[in-house]
Amino acid sequence: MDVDAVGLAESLREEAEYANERRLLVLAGDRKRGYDTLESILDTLPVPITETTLVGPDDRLRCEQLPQANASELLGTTRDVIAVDAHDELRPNALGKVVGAVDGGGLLVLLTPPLESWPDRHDGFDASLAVPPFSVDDVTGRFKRRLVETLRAHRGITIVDLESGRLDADGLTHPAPRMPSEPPTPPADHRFPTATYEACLTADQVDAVAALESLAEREQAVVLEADRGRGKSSAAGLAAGAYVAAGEDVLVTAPAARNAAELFERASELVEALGTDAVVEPRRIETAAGGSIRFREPATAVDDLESADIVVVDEAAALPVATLESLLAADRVAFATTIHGYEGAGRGFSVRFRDRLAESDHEVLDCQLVEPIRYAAGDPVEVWAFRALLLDARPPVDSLVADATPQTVDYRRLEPDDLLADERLLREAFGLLVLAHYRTEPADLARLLDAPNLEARALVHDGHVVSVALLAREGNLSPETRSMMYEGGRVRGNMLPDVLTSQLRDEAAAETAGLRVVRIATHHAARSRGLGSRLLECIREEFESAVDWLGTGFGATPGLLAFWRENDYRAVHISTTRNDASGEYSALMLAPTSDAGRALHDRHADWFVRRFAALCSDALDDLEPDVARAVLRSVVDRAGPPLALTDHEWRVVAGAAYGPGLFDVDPGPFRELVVRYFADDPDAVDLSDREERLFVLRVLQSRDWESVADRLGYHSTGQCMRALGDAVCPLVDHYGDAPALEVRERFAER
Ligand SMILES: CC(=O)SCCNC(=O)CCNC(=O)[C@H](O)C(C)(C)COP(=O)(O)OP(=O)(O)OC[C@H]1O[C@@H](n2cnc3c(N)ncnc32)[C@H](O)[C@@H]1OP(=O)(O)O
Ligand SMILES: Nc1ncnc2c1ncn2[C@@H]1O[C@H](COP(=O)(O)OP(=O)(O)OP(=O)(O)O)[C@@H](O)[C@H]1O
Repeated sequence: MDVDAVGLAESLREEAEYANERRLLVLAGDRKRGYDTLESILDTLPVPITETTLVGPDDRLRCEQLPQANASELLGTTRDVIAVDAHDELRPNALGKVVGAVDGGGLLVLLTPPLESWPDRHDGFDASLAVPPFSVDDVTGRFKRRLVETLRAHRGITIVDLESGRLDADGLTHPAPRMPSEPPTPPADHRFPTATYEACLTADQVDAVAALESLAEREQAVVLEADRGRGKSSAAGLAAGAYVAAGEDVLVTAPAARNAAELFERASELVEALGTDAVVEPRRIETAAGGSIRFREPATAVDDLESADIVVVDEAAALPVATLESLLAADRVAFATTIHGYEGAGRGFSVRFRDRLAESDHEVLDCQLVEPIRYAAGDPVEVWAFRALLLDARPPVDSLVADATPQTVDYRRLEPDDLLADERLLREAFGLLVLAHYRTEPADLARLLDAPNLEARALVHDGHVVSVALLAREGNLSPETRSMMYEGGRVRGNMLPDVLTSQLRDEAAAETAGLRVVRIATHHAARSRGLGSRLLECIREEFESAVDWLGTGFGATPGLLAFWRENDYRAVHISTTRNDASGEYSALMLAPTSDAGRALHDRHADWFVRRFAALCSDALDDLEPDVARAVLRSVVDRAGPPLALTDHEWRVVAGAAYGPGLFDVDPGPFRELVVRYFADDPDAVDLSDREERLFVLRVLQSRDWESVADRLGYHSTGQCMRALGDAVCPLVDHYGDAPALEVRERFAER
């Protein structure tokens, strides 16, 4: 080989150290050659093997090894060298997670096939994009082509072509010397010992530590937000160290113990600097003053909150929203989280959890850390990663779309080739999806560009994206695939047909062809003007003759259910478990566009109405009453056949409403009546929100009188019981048949 890859890696490393930046080395070509070269490099570089990680399928080097699927383990950690073996596959999410973990002065190494042919090779990740009825041959290579172009175009990236022995780019940037920065100064007044602040590396970190002082008060939540490597975990660690030295008990949680490693390191350094008498272990610190810092996995931490004075949640973006909510039971709690979270850590925190935090009893103190610590500002590898994975994609600035209305916008197909050719369009569309959706991740960029089953559509105002939707073709599956699903087999994509077939036991469901709206978002500066509805209308016009139904599935909230209902989508199912990332139950909705689609919708709507009450007293017994009301309201027009209450059941119901009867003796007929009320024309009977919530909590979810009375603000269980009877009266008036009305008359005469 002509090029001296080892010498080059040494120069890269030297330059990286000098500038406190990272460098990226691409070893392109035969896999074995790539590993041989990498091994020689690692043998030569003055980097301890303990600080190196190989992210790839096989344990081929002496260092730590992780498969790409487990790349999350590196979130929040710091490594000198990370090598990613991309020969079998490249998962964009894994790349997003590992880039931020490489230390200033460190190297990211990519082992790839020859760059010229890489985009045309189908790898393991591409196979995951081959959603039936499509095959892997239908998957294109645009994401990798774009990735290769960015590798070639960006500074700080060396590309060695192992086949030709050629150096495609040397990656050296010859940085000018930087002025050493002044150490930050402690705030004028502070509660923590001065050493806590002396250990800080930036002014932002000082501010973050100062913010954490407020946890000495009651009912306080502090949120530290930053991009990767800005020192938020370390700030939390320094504060934890100060608290433990003062004898407080600090409970630390994170997705895994390793994610909290930096936190413990800073805490133990501070405990030592303060000369505190303490026992220090990797996941536990105990001081003679009676303080402790303990790590607990999130599931255990939730049960252990009572025993702690202060709770610190590290890498909060990577935790399910439901877990974050449970952690709010702690009075004094700090969350350290990434701003975008989109690099694969998840956006549940910012898109969903923020609202819950604001509604909680905690006073919330926010603190952002901007200045990088792990590596210098302007680090070329961060710049590259942001661009290659669109980590910093943003929707257009507000002023560009502020005047958009359904009349000013054009409907536009976002063809993958157009998106590749127009970086601004791509950034705007993708930025809108990232900002609005907690689930959008780097893999979605690859899906958008390469997946054969996906389409994107937008409304543009003056050429700027103001509303965007990601659509997936579903159904139209072969009899073999359908029976495989019916018998419990897994199928990729096809979310709606899959649930309708495998869970709801409808073998014919996947025969019809549909289009699922996977995500939809309107620019925040232009919401509630009918743009989202206009986009759905355009999509319907474009696709209605080609499919049997349009559909959607999303974390159910009353507002979103109203949005879809207004656009003629009808609920047919609600998931029986909460979504990990959003903490919500998912609603599935259909808008039929053909007779076959209508038949599919109608039978599922009828089944849904029939099973809803039983679900509510079982898997959905904790469904928020307002979501339950909105879901049933979204079934619309599927009230089903006439109510089948027996004469005696009518007497029981009317007796409880108008006479001395009791709901408790026979809740069944009340349930049927209440479900009918919700699923029927909303103008038929007029009840208050509180009465409807009472129906959900007591009649459908079978909560006991005491807790219902308490939750809905009734003075006593007696008052709550009378309120239920009163609420049932108009239902008896509207739906009751002769025996019910007889009961009513009899008591009315008294
Ligand atoms: C499959 C999925 O993608 S579901 C997730 C939908 N997307 C999101 O949640 C991302 C953030 N939200 C958004 O981008 C927008 O609010 C959208 C896409 C939901 C709606 O787009 P808009 O352009 O505002 O829609 P449009 O103006 O046609 O309809 C708005 C109506 O929908 C309802 N609505 C939509 N979202 C909400 C909400 N979060 N809370 C209350 N009502 C809501 C309301 O009835 C609202 O009317 P109002 O403002 O007069 O009360
Ligand atoms: N005060 C400090 N003293 C010593 N090292 C620090 C300090 N603050 C940060 N660092 C170092 O900088 C790097 C990034 O810090 P830290 O892990 O706290 O940042 P982060 O914002 O939590 O990063 P991530 O998003 O990757 O979790 C780590 O290597 C850490 O050791």
